[in-house]
Amino acid sequence: MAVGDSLIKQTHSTRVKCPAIITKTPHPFRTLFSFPRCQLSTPKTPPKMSHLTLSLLASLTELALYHHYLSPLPITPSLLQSHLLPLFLSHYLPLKIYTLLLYPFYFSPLRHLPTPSNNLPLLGQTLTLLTATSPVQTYIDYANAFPHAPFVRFLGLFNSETLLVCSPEAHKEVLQTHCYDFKKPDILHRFIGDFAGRGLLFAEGEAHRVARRALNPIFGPGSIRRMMGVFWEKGEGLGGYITGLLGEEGEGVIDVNELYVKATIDVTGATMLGVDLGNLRDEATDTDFLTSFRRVFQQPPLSALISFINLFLPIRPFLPIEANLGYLRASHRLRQMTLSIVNTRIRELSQPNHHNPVSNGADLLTMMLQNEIPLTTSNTTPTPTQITNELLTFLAAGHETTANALLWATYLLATRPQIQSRLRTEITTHLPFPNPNSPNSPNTTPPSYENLDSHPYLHNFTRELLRRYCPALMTFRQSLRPNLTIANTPIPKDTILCLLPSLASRATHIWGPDADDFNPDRWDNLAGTKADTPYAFGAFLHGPRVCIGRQFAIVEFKALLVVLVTKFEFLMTEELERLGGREPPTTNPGMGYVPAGGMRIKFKKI
Ligand code: HEM
Repeated sequence: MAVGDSLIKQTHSTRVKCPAIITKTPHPFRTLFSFPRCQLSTPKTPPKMSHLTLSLLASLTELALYHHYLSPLPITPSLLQSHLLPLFLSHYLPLKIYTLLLYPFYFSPLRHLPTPSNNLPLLGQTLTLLTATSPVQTYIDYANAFPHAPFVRFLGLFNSETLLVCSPEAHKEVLQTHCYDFKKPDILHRFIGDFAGRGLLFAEGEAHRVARRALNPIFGPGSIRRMMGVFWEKGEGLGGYITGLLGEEGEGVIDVNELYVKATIDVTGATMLGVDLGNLRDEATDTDFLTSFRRVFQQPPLSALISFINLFLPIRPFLPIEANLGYLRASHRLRQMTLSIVNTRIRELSQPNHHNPVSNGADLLTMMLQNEIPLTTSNTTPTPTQITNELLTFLAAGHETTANALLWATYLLATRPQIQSRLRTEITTHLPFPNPNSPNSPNTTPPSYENLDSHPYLHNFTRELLRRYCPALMTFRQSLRPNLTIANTPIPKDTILCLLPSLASRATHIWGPDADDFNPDRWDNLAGTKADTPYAFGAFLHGPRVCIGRQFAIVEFKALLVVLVTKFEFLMTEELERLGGREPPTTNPGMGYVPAGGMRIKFKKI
């Protein structure tokens, strides 16, 4: 069985034929991306023109008619104040009152859907969402409060309406059956589009189908098999780096947040770009990928505020202050660095006998260039800019999510010694040890792709981690069609839907009252339960837009975890002991499911 196959079977029911191979799918990112949880969708129905424009046009027309047919008006600046302003307000204010205060409560066709009631005037659920213990908790509470509802409607800033997709059936219809009846809304573009590239993640309709078909093979098992060497090498690099940090004592406390981001950026550099980024040797420079990604993913407060306002009002391009410029510079640097690597590789590949010692040619960039995959409907060879866009998405989507998964994995192992020793026993008993110099090593061949997938407890641990601590927070869709019905619910055109990969995975009516417990063994006992459906597990979502990098992420995660578990023992720090088994608080608002004050774990060399 291929790595992650059974996990993938849990997530996908369809298989799509690709030119070269058959891949498992017909696909944030850690908001994938993650997203500020105060819902920002604007109430789109009924008026299509903005209220401002509509009111201004109506006022100007009325003034012109008055001037022409009734009594000529003096065209002076004072006309603005004496006539235009009062007229404008007489149109604009009622429209606003209707949209903000009346429409969501008395006219919206969605008003009969289950809706949390503790709304604040004009803020709806914004404060509840922003003050929750984690960025996803309020949504999980909604879903648990209305266990049979396909959708829960909630009001956000300015009483904007958003539908939270809840039931497995509704997930299936939105993500699979009606996938292309939705698009990614503009706010998602404005939120991550600057640094995440305008590639596959934002392609729509036919353009998405074409790009997806072209890119599927390079994320398939064949490519990942070729990357195994890099995964193990980087795992060893991570092990060596930690050993260096622990020094002669062989034990010490490490903040794993930054550590794992460094490791996964290095893996990303090698497997996606075919370059050695050197973070695990502390050789990266100030203008590197790590610094730039940190600037856009972990924004200082003022910059985060600008990002937030930018969702409603595109102010980013016009604000000449450092908090904004720093973000723009980082986004620009990411693009320039990636584009420069693309251009260099194009030149290198035109040389006869070119050999890349970092990836041996098994990196996504080289594969895209060598296969000349057509990313657009025009069926032409992609330009360096198009390839850069795709790579930026892979880079942004690929490293934080996996780093985050490793962080929670280490936390779980430190706080659950029995799970830790069971996992270590399975790995060291059955897997050829990846380090040829290790005294524990029964042979010197690193585990293969198949080998890595043949360990049930490792596999259950991985699935349970992605279920309970899903690194991707949420994503959005906007309905494109009038008369669309999903799970027997009419969905008006332009409705904003919010999808949480962790929602179904953590619902108590699906997984039982212990849904929030971390229990890898539950995966052996799913038969006949409500969780025995692919749509009960959503870490990578589903359908034609399911995460294209899921198999890559699972293999990378497992390989790095195997190396860590075989080299180190993880122990609780006093800080974790003081929590008495309670989970550390997570950042909210934030860009992912991450502990608010970092995550310190005691490492002990084995
Ligand atoms: C544990 C790690 C990961 C998780 C939890 C995850 C989760 C997700 C989710 C939920 C989506 C759906 C977004 C949406 O439809 O709006 C998605 C899309 C995507 N992911 Fe991942 N992802 C992970 C790793 C990766 C990696 C390693 C890559 C690339 C190497 C990647 C590349 C992408 C791309 C390109 C898309 C857009 C696909 C499309 O629209 O067709 N992801 N991911």
